[in-house]
Amino acid sequence: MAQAKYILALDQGTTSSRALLVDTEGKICSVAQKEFGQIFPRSGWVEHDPNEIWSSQASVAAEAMARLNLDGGQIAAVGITNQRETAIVWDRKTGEPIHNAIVWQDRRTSAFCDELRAAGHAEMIQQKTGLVIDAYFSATKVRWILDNVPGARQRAQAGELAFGTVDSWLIWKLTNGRVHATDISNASRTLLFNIHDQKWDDELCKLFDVPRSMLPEVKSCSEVIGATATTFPAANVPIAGIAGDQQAAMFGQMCTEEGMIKNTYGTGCFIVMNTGEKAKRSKNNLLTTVAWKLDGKVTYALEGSIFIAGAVVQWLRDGLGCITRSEQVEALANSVEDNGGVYMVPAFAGLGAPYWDQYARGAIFGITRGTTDAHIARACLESIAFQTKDVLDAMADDAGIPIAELRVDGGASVNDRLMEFQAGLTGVKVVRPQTLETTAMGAAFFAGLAVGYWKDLAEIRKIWKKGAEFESHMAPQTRAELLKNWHKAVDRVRDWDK
Ligand SMILES: Nc1ncnc2c1ncn2[C@@H]1O[C@H](COP(=O)(O)OP(=O)(O)O)[C@@H](O)[C@H]1O
Ligand SMILES: O=P(O)(O)OC[C@H](O)CO
Repeated sequence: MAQAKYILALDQGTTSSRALLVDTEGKICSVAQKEFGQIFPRSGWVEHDPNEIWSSQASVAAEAMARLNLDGGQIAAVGITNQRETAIVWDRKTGEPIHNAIVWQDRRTSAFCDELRAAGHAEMIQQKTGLVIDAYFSATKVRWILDNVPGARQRAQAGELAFGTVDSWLIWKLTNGRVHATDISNASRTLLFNIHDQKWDDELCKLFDVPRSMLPEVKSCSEVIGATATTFPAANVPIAGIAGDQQAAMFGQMCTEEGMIKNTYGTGCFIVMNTGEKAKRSKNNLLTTVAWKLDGKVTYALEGSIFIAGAVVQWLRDGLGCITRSEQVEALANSVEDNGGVYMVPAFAGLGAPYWDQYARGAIFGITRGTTDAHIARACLESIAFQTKDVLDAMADDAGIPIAELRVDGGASVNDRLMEFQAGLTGVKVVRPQTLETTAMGAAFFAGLAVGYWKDLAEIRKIWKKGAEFESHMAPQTRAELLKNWHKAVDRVRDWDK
């Protein structure tokens, strides 16, 4: 039999499914990617077809393997990383979903979240889960499915239905229904999981009306949880790593020491700080979350989740039509000297950290007769850096120490001017690694460690390599002026849609 040579990383994101093959040196030897459908049944609602999530993920895995002409025998392990919070409910017998996946961006349960807050549950929920009450997390989405699909609640109570985040769904499909599991980093995003005693919580299950019997078994991020039982993409390969995509990116960035921070500039921005073995509570509306569990030890993190970041570029392209390809935003924004007094708050889906305002909506301020599409493009890009700055300030305050370095990745981090502006605005050194595939690398590392493909963390640390570094060159007065105007703009959009 051929020797196992690669780790297969499955990266199931919000807009596409990707599969990567990684070798022992950490080199990405093959990549395949497929976009899948975004379903918007009503304003503020976002769904995915779970069967399309699976078929796109399985087909890119097969494609990545076919490119190197591999069979399952040459895959040492599979690592899974995924869009988090997105909720799927399926029938245990048939394996068929009873509703589309309700995506993390979906706001349909906002009113119920208001009720929970008004009833005074916020403190207990934050204390147990580290999270705030928001439609973003899984629990209210599961409750909505059980309340709105005819007969679902009775079937759930009878033990006929299973709930899972996207990792669980993929594991279920890969193992042909043999394993119903998730990992602790994904569990910590559901609002149903106590991050301190590391168990599903009965009081929370009752509050959200989610029967305990629906929930998956919670595993660590790096252990063999089963083997693939489907021939597509390959049978009998150990599934050995699972982590939510932001936690995986943090591991892929090797933010393994307390105080280290990464920011992933994708559709949204997710800024996560390693807080070590302590579940640190935020005074500034950041989330306390599980980074990973490795070798029996839990590492915690503080997270600032920004819902709209690189998505502003997609909006310029698809909504306004002022560019045709994302990368054109750079030339357009750089064609003007500055933002010309234009500020854009991209609260398309409310505002996440540190504001948590589900009723905020997007707006552009400061438009004059001299404003062009270039100023608007520039304001859109700057909004990504402003939102990040707000979260970093909150994080520095929570940590009680100034932040020295920000490791960056994700699609929008290729934009040098944006990274320069980010460094200028924050005064923090921005460091971009050579490989931006940190999410998939994190999943590969977790899987590889579990099967001895890599010996230990020390071996993996050698794989991460710095690519570029951006220092602050912004005058303090310019910074203060920009931030003053940005915060004035944010104040104006608060509660807009209430
Ligand atoms: N040159 C660029 N400047 C700024 N943003 C960009 C650029 N190129 C791509 N993007 C943005 O990066 C995002 C894609 O990043 P990616 O990490 O693949 O996102 P996700 O994993 O959330 O789907 C898109 O929102 C896109 O608009
Ligand atoms: O799929 P991404 O990369 O946009 O990440 C989504 C996050 O996990 C949502 O919490």
